[in-house]
Amino acid sequence: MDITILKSTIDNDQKSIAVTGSKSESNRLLLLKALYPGISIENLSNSDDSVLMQNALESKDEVIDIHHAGTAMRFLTAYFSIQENREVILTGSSRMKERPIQILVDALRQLGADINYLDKEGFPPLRISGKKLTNSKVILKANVSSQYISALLLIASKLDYGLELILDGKITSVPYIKMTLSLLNEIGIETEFKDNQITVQAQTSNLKPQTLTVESDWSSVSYFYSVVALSEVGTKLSLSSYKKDSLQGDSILSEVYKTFGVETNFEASTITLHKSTNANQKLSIHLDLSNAPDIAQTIAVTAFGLGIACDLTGLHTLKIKETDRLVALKTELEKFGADISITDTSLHLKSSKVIKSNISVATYNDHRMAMAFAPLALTTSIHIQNADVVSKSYPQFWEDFKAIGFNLK
Ligand SMILES: O=C(O)C1=C[C@@H](OP(=O)(O)O)[C@@H](O)[C@H](O)C1
Ligand SMILES: C=C(OP(=O)(O)O)C(=O)O
Repeated sequence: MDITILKSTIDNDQKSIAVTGSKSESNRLLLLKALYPGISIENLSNSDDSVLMQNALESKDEVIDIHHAGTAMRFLTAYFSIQENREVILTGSSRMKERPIQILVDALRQLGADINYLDKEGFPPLRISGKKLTNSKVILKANVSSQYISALLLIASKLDYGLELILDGKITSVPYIKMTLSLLNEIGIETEFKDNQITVQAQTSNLKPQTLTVESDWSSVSYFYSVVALSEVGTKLSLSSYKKDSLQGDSILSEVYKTFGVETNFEASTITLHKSTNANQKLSIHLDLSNAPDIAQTIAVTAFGLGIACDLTGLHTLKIKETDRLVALKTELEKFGADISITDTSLHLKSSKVIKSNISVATYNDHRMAMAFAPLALTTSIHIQNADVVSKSYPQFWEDFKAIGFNLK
């Protein structure tokens, strides 16, 4: 399904959007619930990735296909490694077969896991023969993806002696690791994270029955920050359900978007985004996004839409996500007339006044490409190819987008 968004302005009467639960928190809690059935989850994400995660955990099949869901691939590799007497083939989309997993597989093998590559060494699909893992100490590279670390932490309390992780190199996407540890603590598992070492205590008894409520997804809200930033001064949008004290690293949006003239007001569980001032086009933005890689596309497009120069660094994980997001951003922004250059770890956008019209944006099976470019319809009509990719994280995105006043065809 392709979508054309006619040049739009968003309604003046303040709209409210209820975003569903964070897919990152949901996928962690789903795994923990499979290990500790006393857990109940509220405000679970309705994203494809969380539905795939839930189905995979409930499936009795031998072959499990998790499509494009990176966290599900990594977390389930760890999960099935400790399912004794069960053999599973874990596979995914053709892109998933290009997303590296060797660091995690090697770490699990250090613990004693039996995992084999069925195709290319270092990449899915995997044959996992579940067994009791007897070791408790692992050293792994920490600068490629935090998902490998979270995967190990999520199963750690089920190991006889718990887990001691030594993280080698600069740790990337740190808030996601802290999110995993916070959720473990919340359900009653003891952990410690000091310097480059993480320990998780074994949990020998059952945990008490408990209900955890997932905060709504901050990465999803980034597209609305962009909408407000590209709108007239005075524009307001309300979104729920959010916390000031979030586990999600992408909550730095409330700080980052101040530079684009957007203020965030927290009241109970609702945030209201308010375009309070016009961003100064002479401004240039410099951000290290190694702790919040998923909002890089949104920020680059907002800066382009406002004609603001932008240097984004810490983007070393972007090349191995749903697509090579650095190349995808450069290719698509150039169609609009952007002057942009990239390296393997950074993006540099020059300030420009011109935004070309009637561009067709390719989305490369990447939900965030579709959603990050959509707000540009505040400046010109645009066409989004394969717009249904949004369902990976935000199935009702286009309905919500229409509800705030965008004119979709
Ligand atoms: O643990 C998680 O839930 C995630 C970690 C991040 O991945 P990397 O650690 O690979 O950057 C992030 O990009 C992804 O969308 C979700
Ligand atoms: C990178 C992402 O997801 P994953 O790695 O879980 O596929 C994302 O949602 O932006």
